[in-house]
Amino acid sequence: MERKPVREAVGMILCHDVTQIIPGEVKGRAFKKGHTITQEDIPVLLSLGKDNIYVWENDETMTHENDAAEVLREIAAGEGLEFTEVREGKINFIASEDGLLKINKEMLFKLNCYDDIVLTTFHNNAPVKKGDIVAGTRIVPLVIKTEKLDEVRKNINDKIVSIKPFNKMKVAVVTTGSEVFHGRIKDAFGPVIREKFQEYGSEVINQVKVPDDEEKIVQAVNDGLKSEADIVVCTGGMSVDPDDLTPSAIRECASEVIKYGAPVLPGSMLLVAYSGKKVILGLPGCVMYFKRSVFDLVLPRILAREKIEKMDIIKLAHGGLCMRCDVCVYPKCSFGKGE
Ligand SMILES: Nc1nc2c(c(=O)[nH]1)N[C@H]1C(S)=C(S)[C@@H](COP(=O)(O)OP(=O)(O)OC[C@H]3O[C@@H](n4cnc5c(N)ncnc54)[C@H](O)[C@@H]3O)O[C@H]1N2
Ligand code: MOO
Repeated sequence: MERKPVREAVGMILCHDVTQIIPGEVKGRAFKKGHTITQEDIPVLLSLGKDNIYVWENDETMTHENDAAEVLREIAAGEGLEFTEVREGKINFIASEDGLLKINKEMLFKLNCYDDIVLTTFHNNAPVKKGDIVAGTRIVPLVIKTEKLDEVRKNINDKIVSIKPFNKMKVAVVTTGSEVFHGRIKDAFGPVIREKFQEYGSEVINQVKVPDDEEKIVQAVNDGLKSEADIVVCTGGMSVDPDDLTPSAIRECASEVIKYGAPVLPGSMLLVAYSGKKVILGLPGCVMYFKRSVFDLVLPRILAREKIEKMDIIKLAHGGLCMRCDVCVYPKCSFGKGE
């Protein structure tokens, strides 16, 4: 910071607000901290009684907060984003499409290790909608050493924030349960699944009902796998009753069972498996009953074509407890965000 005669300050950056007071009429900010002084500003500043001001010299060695924010945007922003105009040194990252938010946490923390630099984000793996704010970046002081920004550019060599778009997938549903098959009760699970997939632009193309008979469940799952469906979803019979045959039927059809059981409530009896690239899900009854459950945590990742691994499910343990809020605002809450 340097004290300068106003007449010599063109092109330099004001380090403090300049207040204008006209008694009985105006009291307000005439110039804002961070403003780059122009030729036209000189008479105005002089009329406000400012013969000298504190400035940063706008030279190559220092970068102004607005320019620094642009540099940080370039360093951190990957696919699927648009940006607000830089304002008061800050840029917000906005989702340019519906998709899965990906945050490279290692790089995020590395970037924030630099004093004076801030990049803050919404959670990794959150489903986001076009137009959502997903991150914000700025430097803390008004200016930063240019060589520091150059060093950041060199050391942060992976994008930090990006969005993977949701794919439109086709879904086959296998509804198990003799009570539903024989019409003793009306199917309430199918409509819930239909709606959840619709929320992400995917579509249930087929639903079959089968009784609690393992061979029939296996047949129905295999039919689903042979169809054009990308995902086969099984409901009913996921827990421990003698009639709960769905997990063993899925095992028989799958080339790989990722995990049966998830550290999430509601949703602990989830099963995730694959047959080649096709996904097989066994959904516990709570998915039908509760507004949000483990299904809402794995579905966005599946629709973004991420392969779910065992550790992905295990990591849900931290933050996998739904707080059953009076008004559900998922995904803008802690559920599934602890990883
Ligand atoms: N001893 C244990 N019991 C239970 C456990 C456990 O760990 N140990 N887990 C509980 C949890 S958590 C859940 S969730 C449920 C899982 O239940 P299932 O997925 O096996 O569901 P069902 O037993 O087949 O059905 C439960 C209930 O829902 C009705 N249902 C099922 N499908 C439909 C449908 N398509 N439409 C309408 N209603 C349906 C069914 O008739 C039952 O009333 O297990 C706990 N138990
Ligand atoms: O799968 Mo139950 O899954 O936690 O209510």
